[in-house]
Amino acid sequence: MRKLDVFDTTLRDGEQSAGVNLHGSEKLEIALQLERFGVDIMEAGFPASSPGDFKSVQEIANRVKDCSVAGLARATKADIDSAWDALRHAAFPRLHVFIATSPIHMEHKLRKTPDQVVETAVDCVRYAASRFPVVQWSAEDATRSDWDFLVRIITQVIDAGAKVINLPDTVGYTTPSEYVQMFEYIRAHVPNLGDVKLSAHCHDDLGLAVANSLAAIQAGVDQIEGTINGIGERAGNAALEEILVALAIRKDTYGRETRAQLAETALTSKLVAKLTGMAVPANKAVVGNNAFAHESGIHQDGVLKNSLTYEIIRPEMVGLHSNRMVLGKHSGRHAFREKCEALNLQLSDAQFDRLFTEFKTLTETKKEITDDDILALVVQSSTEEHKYDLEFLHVSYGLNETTAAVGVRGPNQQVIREAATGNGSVEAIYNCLERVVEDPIQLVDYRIQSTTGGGDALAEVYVKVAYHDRVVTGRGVHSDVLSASAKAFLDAINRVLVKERIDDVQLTAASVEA
Ligand SMILES: CC(=O)SCCNC(=O)CCNC(=O)[C@H](O)C(C)(C)COP(=O)(O)OP(=O)(O)OC[C@H]1O[C@@H](n2cnc3c(N)ncnc32)[C@H](O)[C@@H]1OP(=O)(O)O
Ligand SMILES: CC(C)C(=O)C(=O)O
Ligand SMILES: [Mg+2]
Repeated sequence: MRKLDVFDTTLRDGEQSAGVNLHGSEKLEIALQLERFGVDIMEAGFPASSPGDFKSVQEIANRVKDCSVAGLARATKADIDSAWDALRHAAFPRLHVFIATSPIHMEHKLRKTPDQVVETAVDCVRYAASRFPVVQWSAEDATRSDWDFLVRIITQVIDAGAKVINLPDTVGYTTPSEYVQMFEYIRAHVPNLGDVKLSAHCHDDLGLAVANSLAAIQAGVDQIEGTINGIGERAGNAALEEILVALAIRKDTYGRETRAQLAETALTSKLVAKLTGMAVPANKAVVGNNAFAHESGIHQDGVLKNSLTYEIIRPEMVGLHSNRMVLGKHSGRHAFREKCEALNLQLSDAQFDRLFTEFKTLTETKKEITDDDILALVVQSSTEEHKYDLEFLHVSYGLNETTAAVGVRGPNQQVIREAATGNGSVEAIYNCLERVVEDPIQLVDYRIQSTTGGGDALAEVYVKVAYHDRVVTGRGVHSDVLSASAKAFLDAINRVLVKERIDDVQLTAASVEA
């Protein structure tokens, strides 16, 4: 079967999602999981965009050994130099340099003539190819570009040294048949394609990102780009896990193989959801909480008689093992270890001990612990720098006024106690927390979802807050929804504080260098 390269851009295009702000250690954690997931190339960031991004691309390039690490650059020598400085020690460094080719972008954004765009692209690719072993060139807004202009510029950047040509549907405008025709046109008219790889990169503005990506695969592209959970600029990118599972389930149609370890899918998705604070909708294909739930009688009857009646994807394929052994209050370390192994969790002894303790605590409030619960605990217990941690919470509900009292362990390990009222329980809690951190916080968005069905399911709360001139997301998980709400709020605040500390260190370093 012909191989398809998987290019993950969760850490670059995915991080461009409004409100998402990952710090270096979170990016590294995701990068290491993407390596286990088996992507061929991960785009770790845009080194020239900020000192923080430069540092995290550099860290990822130094740590990831089993796949190529790419950095994005505009068509400028300064951006390319910055990417080379960040990536030079990567096992397989790749530069991803782009310039827009559509009339609207060239005229109004770049303010360049088509000839100037060709000249800039060629100069930059030639310059980049003198450093990087692999240069990928992207025609931004390719799907709204003139196809003959694409043929002309692609021919010249290939002559200048580009090894991969990516034709993105930057604004999610194309349709499956049109995207296929565009790739066919390029293949038929670019004379020097040779063994240069063609790549597709789709956005979801019309809800077509995955369909367009699969169409491009049928049109024979060599590389597919996307993000975990489909996060990204505006409506997001193509969801990689959906594309990969479609390729596996419909081998008959697509006939392509990848290196992806699909059994890592659920964990990768949960990690990205947790660290970005972007909740996965329950009905989302492959990784939504309801993706394997059968609700109605006729479906349940069919599944009981033969699961293939209504289940085209086996949960095991994406790392959700069906519960042959029920874990609960009376389970011991052996059963728990077996479950962790079945879920493909690679845990050190210390991580296993911590997870087992958290599991036991959870069994005090929840009768049956599901795979999803364990995965939620895994991503919850990964290393985090916390300034504020919830110690206790009391809520006294009243019809027009609710009172909350919270205890939060602060930066100096002292427990700060505050009480406040509000129109509802969540508002009362958030008013307390605002007092704890002694700064105004504005709640921009608040969402609850449960990790699994059932009355004792874990609650996952996602919030978006404005704090210290930043808008950030936070996530909290607990068997009680109000505790999850408080944890989500504190998670968002911790993210701002960690980011500010990193920025401060960078500013100090910059002033020392200056
Ligand atoms: C389709 C995509 O996803 S592209 C990637 C988008 N990602 C991002 O933009 C995230 C990171 N971006 C940033 O941090 C900032 O935009 C920076 C650091 C890159 C640039 O910041 P600034 O120098 O302040 O410029 P600003 O963002 O306001 O404008 C972009 C400039 O880059 C130019 N530009 C845009 N694309 C390209 C390109 N591919 N090659 C060369 N120049 C480009 C624009 O024309 C504009 O130039 P101008 O200042 O001469 O008008
Ligand atoms: C940088 C490019 C490839 C991009 O993300 C897009 O065009 O959507
Ligand atoms: Mg994009």
